[in-house]
Amino acid sequence: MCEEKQWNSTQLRRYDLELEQIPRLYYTDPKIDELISLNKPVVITGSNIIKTAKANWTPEYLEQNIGNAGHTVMLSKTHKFKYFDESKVLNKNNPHGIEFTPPTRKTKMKIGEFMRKLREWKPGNDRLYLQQPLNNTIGDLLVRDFINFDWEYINNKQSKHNWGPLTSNLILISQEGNVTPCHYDEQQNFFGQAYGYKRCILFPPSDFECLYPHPVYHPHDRQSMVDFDKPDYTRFPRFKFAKGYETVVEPGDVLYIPIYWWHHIESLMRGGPTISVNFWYKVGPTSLEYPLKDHQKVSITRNVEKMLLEVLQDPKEVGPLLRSMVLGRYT
Ligand SMILES: C[C@@H](CC(=O)O)C(=O)C(=O)O
Ligand SMILES: [Zn+2]
Repeated sequence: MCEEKQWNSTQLRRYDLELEQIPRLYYTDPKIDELISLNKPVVITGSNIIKTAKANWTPEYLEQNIGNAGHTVMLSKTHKFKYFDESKVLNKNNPHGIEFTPPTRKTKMKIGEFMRKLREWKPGNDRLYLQQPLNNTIGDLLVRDFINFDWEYINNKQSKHNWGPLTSNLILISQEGNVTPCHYDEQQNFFGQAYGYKRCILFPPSDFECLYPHPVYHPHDRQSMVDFDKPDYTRFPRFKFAKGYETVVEPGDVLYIPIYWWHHIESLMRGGPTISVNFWYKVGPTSLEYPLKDHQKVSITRNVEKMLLEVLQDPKEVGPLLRSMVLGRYT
């Protein structure tokens, strides 16, 4: 029986992209392990992985039970919440950082204030995105829900696929229409959707040349330089060759976002607030088998950039040196 879809395509932002569907598989399907072992995305449906979050985590419940501490809230003047690494920004404590105007502001907000600002939001106000690591500030009922996730299923996947340790779980409460622009993480990710709908667009690590990540030293390291709302095809001509995959995750779904896969995640427009909880795992022990996997090559490019910056000191010297090494010799 196919359930009535709870959203429509007018709630999705429009991009100049060709997108295939990410497979949605019932949690007992053995093809899930096949895809995870190939570092390919898959939506796991019908599981109990985050059953208690799907059952309980409404905005009202979280307002009552997430805990009374100040939670981390990002503020943005636009719908985009492009992540940046504060440790790479020039400031009095970080003379080696670079001049950078952050596109978002991080603040601490109690849940009551956050929810009030969400309810009273008007165009022109800063947009809000609560992004709080699950830690000891979280209320007892949420801890109980978290303990009652299907850890047998989760831990089985972690060990079967040789993932490293679980490093953190982030609780995400997003305003409708918010976008986390395209980026990759250096961790395996089980992305659980508890409330509302999020559209996820993913690209494989092999699309590195089409997505133009900022240089490693930049605060926007790992983030694509391409503005999906208004792509600059002069600066980023290969963006038109990016081959993306998409899905709209619904309450109870868990999307496997493989390590080094690019992902752009948006809360549907006019869909109300959304609530997600992710599971980030360090990469496990990996042997270098040839041919190397695409994500291993991305990891190598990062090490080359870091080493060259270490030696050259001045980022402006990295490009010319690489060009002199490659042009006419390796091209
Ligand atoms: C925070 C999340 C994006 C989002 O849900 O807005 C993400 O990038 C991740 O879980 O790796
Ligand atoms: Zn991410």
